[in-house]
Amino acid sequence: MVKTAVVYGAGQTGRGYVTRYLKEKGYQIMFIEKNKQLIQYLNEDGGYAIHFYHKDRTPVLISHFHAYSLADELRPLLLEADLVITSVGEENLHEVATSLTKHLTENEIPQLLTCENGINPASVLKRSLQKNMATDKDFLVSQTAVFCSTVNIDETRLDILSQNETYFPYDAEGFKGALDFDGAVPVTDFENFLKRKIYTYNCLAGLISYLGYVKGYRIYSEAANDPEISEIMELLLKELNPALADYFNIPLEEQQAFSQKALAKFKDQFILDYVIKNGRAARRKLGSTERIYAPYQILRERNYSTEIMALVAGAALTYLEMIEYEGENFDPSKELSETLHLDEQNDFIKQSVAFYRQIKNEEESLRLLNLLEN
Ligand SMILES: NC(=O)C1=CN([C@@H]2O[C@H](COP(=O)(O)OP(=O)(O)OC[C@H]3O[C@@H](n4cnc5c(N)ncnc54)[C@H](O)[C@@H]3O)[C@@H](O)[C@H]2O)C=CC1
Ligand SMILES: O=P(O)(O)OC[C@H]1O[C@](O)(CO)[C@@H](O)[C@@H]1O
Repeated sequence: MVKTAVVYGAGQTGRGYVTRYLKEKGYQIMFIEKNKQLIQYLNEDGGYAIHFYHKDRTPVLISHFHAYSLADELRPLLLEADLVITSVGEENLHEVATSLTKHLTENEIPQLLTCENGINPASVLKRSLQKNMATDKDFLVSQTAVFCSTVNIDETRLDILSQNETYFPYDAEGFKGALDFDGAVPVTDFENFLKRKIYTYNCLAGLISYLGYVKGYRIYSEAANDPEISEIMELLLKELNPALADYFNIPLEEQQAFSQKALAKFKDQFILDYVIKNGRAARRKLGSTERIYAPYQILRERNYSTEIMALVAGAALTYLEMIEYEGENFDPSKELSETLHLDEQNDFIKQSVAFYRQIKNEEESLRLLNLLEN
């Protein structure tokens, strides 16, 4: 019998990453999307292609799907689903929970699988469902860690450019049975696994995107290859690698290899990606469990230098102000204090805001390395 998968979020990852695993296993694919134009394109075109950066794989053609809006009658579709996947951004998972709650009862919630960055997006979705349904039921919510970069091909309506990534780790504790995807690898203690990805790989990605943004870069790999940004990454890794090896209780060489792999990927000029895209949802990324503040704390607790992480936070505040607040009514101390639930006099906040002000004052003549003391 044909299995059905519902994908919340038909964006870059939902449309360009998740679906190729589903296609390989013959799933019937259904999208639930918020963006009306995307729904229209999906239903009018009925198909699109996923291309691969290094031309190392034949493009995958996805067709025979239908896209629904959140306002549609989704109950029959959700009741039939063998698997419901989300790829909407962790900050939007509560809306997915609201949609599921609207159409299903607690005993009808199917197997869920999040494809989001975050240290435990599955638990974010699960807690949201439990809150909505006023229950402590242990819903089946699994999660993956997405190591694959995927971008829209802007010259087309739906086509996608992606990495030929075939490794699909998933949270074994949130999954009933085994995930049937090619490349699926069950992992236990998934929060720890995701933390390591977020504090290494996404920490570097945050550094590249926010420092790249304040230096005026548009293309992500160009920012990653900027001599100053490269040097700052090397300086950071000298201390972050041993700090994370200690925090995760793993051999230093293993941690060094993990961060070098991320660095090599981010510097690969064939992997076309954008600074603005990688910086998005800056408020989420400035959060206490995320890629800037958590590594800052891990470094600080081990008496390593923390100023690079504060510099990245200062640059992220600049991004947040200009891109997400469009330059208006922005109070960086208040913003960080509310995001981190810390007093405005906290060291991290004072240091980050000082970097934010220096970045704004220096603008064109900005020399990042000159801002660092040590
Ligand atoms: N694009 C990439 O290279 C990578 C993305 N990710 C993760 O994948 C997730 C999605 O990211 P992208 O695909 O890049 O973003 P995207 O912005 O391209 O796609 C997200 C889609 O979700 C839709 N959406 C938002 N809220 C929704 C809701 N409540 N119901 C239905 N649809 C909703 C949006 O309209 C959008 O089309 C994020 O959690 C991100 O961290 C992780 C690693 C790589
Ligand atoms: O929503 P986020 O956290 O920026 O996640 C998307 C990004 O994650 C990455 O995998 C690495 O940071 C990028 O390739 C991608 O743009």
